[in-house]
Amino acid sequence: MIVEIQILINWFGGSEKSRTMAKEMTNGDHSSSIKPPPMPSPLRFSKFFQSSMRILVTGGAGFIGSHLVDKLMENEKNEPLLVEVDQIYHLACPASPIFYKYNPVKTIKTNVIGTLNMLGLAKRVGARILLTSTSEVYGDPLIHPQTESYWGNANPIGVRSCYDEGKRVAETLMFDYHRQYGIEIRIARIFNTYGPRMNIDDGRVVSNFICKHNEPLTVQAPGTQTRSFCYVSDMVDGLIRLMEGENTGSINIGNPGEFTMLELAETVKELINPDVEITMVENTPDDPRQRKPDITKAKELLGWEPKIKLRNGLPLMEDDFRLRLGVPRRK
Ligand SMILES: NC(=O)c1ccc[n+]([C@@H]2O[C@H](COP(=O)([O-])OP(=O)(O)OC[C@H]3O[C@@H](n4cnc5c(N)ncnc54)[C@H](O)[C@@H]3O)[C@@H](O)[C@H]2O)c1
Ligand SMILES: O=C(O)[C@H]1O[C@H](OP(=O)(O)OP(=O)(O)OC[C@H]2O[C@@H](n3ccc(=O)[nH]c3=O)[C@H](O)[C@@H]2O)[C@H](O)[C@@H](O)[C@@H]1O
Repeated sequence: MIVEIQILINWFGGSEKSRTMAKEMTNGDHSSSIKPPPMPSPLRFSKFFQSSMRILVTGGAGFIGSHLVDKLMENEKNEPLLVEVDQIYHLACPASPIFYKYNPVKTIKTNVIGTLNMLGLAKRVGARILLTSTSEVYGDPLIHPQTESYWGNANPIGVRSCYDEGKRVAETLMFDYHRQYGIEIRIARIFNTYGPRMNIDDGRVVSNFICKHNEPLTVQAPGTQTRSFCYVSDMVDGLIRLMEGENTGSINIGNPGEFTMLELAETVKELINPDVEITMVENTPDDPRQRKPDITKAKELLGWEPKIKLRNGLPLMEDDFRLRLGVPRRK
């Protein structure tokens, strides 16, 4: 939408040529102001564009616009979004457990249909595509730390399945398109990542603990379950190395520093608010009991390892949350 609006603004707000034209028209000199139509982009003459029309509809998600788009799309076999790209980072997916469980059908549709759509696009334009998969493909893992060769222990019919099985299918689709059509794929298995710009109400554990300045930190029972937290700049570095490198993955990208949720709460208390209470609350079904990436492959194949320790990353996230919540740092 934003792109569409900007195109419209440029269209009317104007190039030098359109300003000249507008000036000529206000002078009333209509006959001399008629110019030949502008040359279309050279892409217009490519084989692909000759067989399909590019149409911009603003307000296409609205009432009349949506019907208009349906009609215009009736005879189209291509993706509704015609983009020409060389690389696709496919991140779109509800990621926080409270949100992905809230609308599980949407979550699995996003993982399956969304990934198919992006693979279709990659196939049409010959782009390389990177999927952000997850450590949740290992389910409640029975080996520790998790290596990429481990096939996992996921419940196929549980409340988390829309996400973990969804990502497993997304990985399958990636490899099938790779084998069948030669699409260049990259798959990152991301482990718990935190940092500035997480939604304040995201619901995942680190943001929950940091945003609760005066309320107790709610550790879900038993509190001995573990996670390994990766700072976002390390994660982004790993994703770009994977995209630019020669290995398809699937590959673990995460920080092997492992903490129980009680240890995380104690660390947040120590670094952010020594007066805060820690309380134990009920957990949700199928919560993985342990999680720690083996990153041998990432080190060897990508030359990557995380740099930022949890104790150094938490204050950076705290700064961002304080700014957004308008809560000053404690004296
Ligand atoms: N942050 C982590 O710890 C973590 C760990 C493992 C995997 N991942 C994966 O990384 C990706 C990004 O995670 P994040 O933490 O930035 O999550 P996020 O929730 O902050 O961002 C997800 C984005 O996807 C968009 N989205 C969701 N469904 C969509 C749909 N159907 N169509 C278009 N867009 C849609 C959302 O609007 C949002 O902008 C996700 O694929 C997630 O599964 C994240
Ligand atoms: O890294 C991953 O692969 C996955 O991690 C997360 O899954 P999860 O680790 O369960 O995320 P959280 O909701 O942050 O929970 C982590 C742990 O903290 C606990 N928790 C959560 C929230 C809270 O307020 N208190 C609390 O103790 C949970 O019980 C759980 O054991 C998300 O599902 C995904 O973003 C991601 O794919």
